[in-house]
Amino acid sequence: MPPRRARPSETKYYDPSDSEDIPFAPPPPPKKPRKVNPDGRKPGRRPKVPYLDAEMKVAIKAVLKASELCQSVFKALVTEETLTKKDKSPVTVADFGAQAIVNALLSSSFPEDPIVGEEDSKDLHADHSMRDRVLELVNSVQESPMTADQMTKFIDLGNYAGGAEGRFWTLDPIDGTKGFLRGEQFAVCLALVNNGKVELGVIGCPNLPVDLSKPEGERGCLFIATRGYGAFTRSFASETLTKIKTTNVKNANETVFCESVEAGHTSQSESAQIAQMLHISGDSVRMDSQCKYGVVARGDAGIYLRLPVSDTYEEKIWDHAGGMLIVQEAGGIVTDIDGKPLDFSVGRTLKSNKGVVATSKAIHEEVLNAVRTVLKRPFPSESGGSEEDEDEAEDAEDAEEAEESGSQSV
Ligand SMILES: Nc1ncnc2c1ncn2[C@@H]1O[C@H](COP(=O)(O)O)[C@@H](O)[C@H]1OP(=O)(O)O
Ligand SMILES: [Mg+2]
Repeated sequence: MPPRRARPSETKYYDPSDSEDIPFAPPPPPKKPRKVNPDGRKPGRRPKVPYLDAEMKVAIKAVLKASELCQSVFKALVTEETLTKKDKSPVTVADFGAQAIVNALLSSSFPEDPIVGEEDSKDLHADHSMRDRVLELVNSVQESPMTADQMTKFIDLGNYAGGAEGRFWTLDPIDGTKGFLRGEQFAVCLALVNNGKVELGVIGCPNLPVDLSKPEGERGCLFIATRGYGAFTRSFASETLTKIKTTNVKNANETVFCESVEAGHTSQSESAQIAQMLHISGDSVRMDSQCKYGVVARGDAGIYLRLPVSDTYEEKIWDHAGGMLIVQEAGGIVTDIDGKPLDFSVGRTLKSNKGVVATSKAIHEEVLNAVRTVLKRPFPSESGGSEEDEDEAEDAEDAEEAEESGSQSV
């Protein structure tokens, strides 16, 4: 039945002075005009268009090609014999080859950008048979072949000193050489730093299972992040990007931690004490290379600890730049063992920092306090400093923006 229409005598005409029975809602105050930029975004926010899109595409292509080269070196050169003889030549060949490929691609797309790379070609000048093996491999994955001279020049583009000004790339052609030789985890790691801040990170992990719970399943993962726009993963085989987030556990004992396989790269005895203090019962996940940052970023583990084993070792920027950004953009926090942000503005090493504590956001303070206790580092009140400095606040704001900005296509 249609609703009954009010008869004229029933219709109430509203006069505010007339009766208290009739509810009167004052009109809302006029809205303040929202400040927006011409393209509609709030002031201070980055445009919701792909940021560093061209750089990201080139970085992905370079990392995939270099990963392909490393995989073919492994198949062709890593044998029982090289392993028993502890022959490092396969890794040398792959290291140089991967750096030549990445630098060639970067310099053709961004000729003005300097590169901080791990390798230089000195050793190749002294060993022509090694140089020719590298050249053959490089040309097997290159569209247009290069000469030996061109290849060594591309490798040496990686000798930039880094620093606080301007933009530069930083490259680790094979991070985790020991893992590479064992047929386990290694990574090709590329990042773009601008005025001391990491803006883009792309890490290729050829041996990392797409799903860690299915170690026999598909392998080969890329991790990609641009500052302020979130972190993503995709498999080597498919271009579909999936947004990744760190774990949302509230307590450290609800997650696992990962660390280096090599006891010479991190203090495994101290990490065991920290795990005990945090009531983490399971074994640590030991894995080589920046794959550890990827595993934390996608929530497989909640914690990555890198605890100094030597007073003099300075971490290298190419060992952390991409991974740090990927974890931050996935919602995590990355500091050194004193809670300081990693400082990429001081040259080729992280000389202002000691070690790394990378975790999901909610548990960072808990983990850091355990690290400080076990390693006997000063707590902020003792050192007089504040844990949250300006940089960290800015990074947190960027991560929030990433949360809002949703996905990005490549
Ligand atoms: N004493 C050390 N402390 C921390 N990291 C180190 C140390 N010596 C070498 N490394 C670096 O650790 C990285 C591998 O880390 P992981 O153990 O996580 O796979 C390599 O880049 C390696 O550098 P290098 O390539 O110069 O040997
Ligand atoms: Mg490395």
